[in-house]
Amino acid sequence: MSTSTRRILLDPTGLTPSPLSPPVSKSDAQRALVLGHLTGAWPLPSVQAESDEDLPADVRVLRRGVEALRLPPGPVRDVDCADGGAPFRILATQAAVTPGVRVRLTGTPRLGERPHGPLFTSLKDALGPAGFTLVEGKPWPVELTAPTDTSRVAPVFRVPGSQSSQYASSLLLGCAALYLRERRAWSVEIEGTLTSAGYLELTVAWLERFGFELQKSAARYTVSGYTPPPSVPSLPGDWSSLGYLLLVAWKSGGTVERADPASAHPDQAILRLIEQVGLRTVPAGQPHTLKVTGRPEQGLRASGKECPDLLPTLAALACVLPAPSTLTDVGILRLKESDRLEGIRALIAAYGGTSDLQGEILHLTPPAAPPARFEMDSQGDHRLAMTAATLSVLSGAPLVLTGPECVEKSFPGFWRQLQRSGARISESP
Ligand SMILES: O=C(O)C1=C[C@@H](OP(=O)(O)O)[C@@H](O)[C@H](O)C1
Ligand SMILES: C=C(OP(=O)(O)O)C(=O)O
Repeated sequence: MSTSTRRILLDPTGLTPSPLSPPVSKSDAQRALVLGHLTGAWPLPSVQAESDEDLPADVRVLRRGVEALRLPPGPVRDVDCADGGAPFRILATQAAVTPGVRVRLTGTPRLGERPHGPLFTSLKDALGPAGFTLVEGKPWPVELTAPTDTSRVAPVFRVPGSQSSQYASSLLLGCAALYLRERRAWSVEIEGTLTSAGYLELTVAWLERFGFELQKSAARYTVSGYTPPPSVPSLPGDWSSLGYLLLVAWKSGGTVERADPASAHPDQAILRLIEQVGLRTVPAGQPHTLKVTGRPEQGLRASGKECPDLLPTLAALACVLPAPSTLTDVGILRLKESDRLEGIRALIAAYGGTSDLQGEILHLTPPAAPPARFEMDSQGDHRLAMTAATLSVLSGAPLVLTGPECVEKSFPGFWRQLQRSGARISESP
């Protein structure tokens, strides 16, 4: 069950063509905030330029965490990471490499349940000999004490690649901090196959934009140089959020702004996947503005290794396609803000479709006709809430959704964008 009991009714009839706009990308903004902090670009102009009501909650969490780390030396600093996996993991490493600080991190029960052990072990193995300590509550708080001098430990973090790419991304951002302080190369060594690899590449892209030099060999990423860039990079719109909006725009005949093709975000894969089913994305006049046309001709196939956060959105699309679809490498979805694999299956069932899980492969079969209406509990998971709403728009079937507020995490303006496209939203008893 969602922790929220608020219920809304989404009536998707009466859509009108409107321009739709995603928020800033939380994954990009988190990386840019850390690098702005490390390189002297603080406050980060491109985050300051966003309106506060549209700023994803996870970006606010990361910003608060960095502000706590920037305070003059003193007592232990408390940072509430709420539901943010990437903010929590990124801040844990940044705390560990900020000389002499003591930080107490807390979060939601669900965040406490998600796997963090490999990151903690990696930090302890590398920095423990210099005096780093990390004490876990049950699960909160997580209290970290950073060493004052790391210059004599071996400059390498070792971490498994399974479960989350965020461990490696967090450690690589830690390498940037350590490089700047010690002027010696620091590395992350990834053991085994890396999941969600595109997000580590996103981290690399941001390090390079901020002027860091990186060396990559096999599974070793090394930060080995830094030259200040000519200007502070700006932030793109969020491709995960664009996934929902492109599908809504297809139905409403509207357009979608801020679709920056230069973004390194893995969820830009939505463009290829939309084309794969037979739809077309076409430029809509203004720069970085698209519309979606055509009729779907077939099912889709997508992998959780490439674009884990798109799989819920794609499951919604799969429900209105003329043939079955396949999602592969779906196990990672169990480790997100909810058990998203179960959430996707619950949504498909609520909509009248069927899903069949064979190991890491989920086969989805749409129903012969949409239901008269359907119900869903977001489980407090922003992507399940936005996916259910997208399916309502795609199918024309009204939705009763429990727990709509969780969209704040990545897309606070989501419900306003849906209203813009003509969907009606009311409280439901
Ligand atoms: O690094 C990041 O910003 C993210 C990495 C991915 O997580 P995993 O690497 O845990 O799959 C993704 O699902 C998450 O939304 C954001
Ligand atoms: C999994 C997600 O985020 P995080 O891991 O940062 O909580 C997400 O936004 O889908």
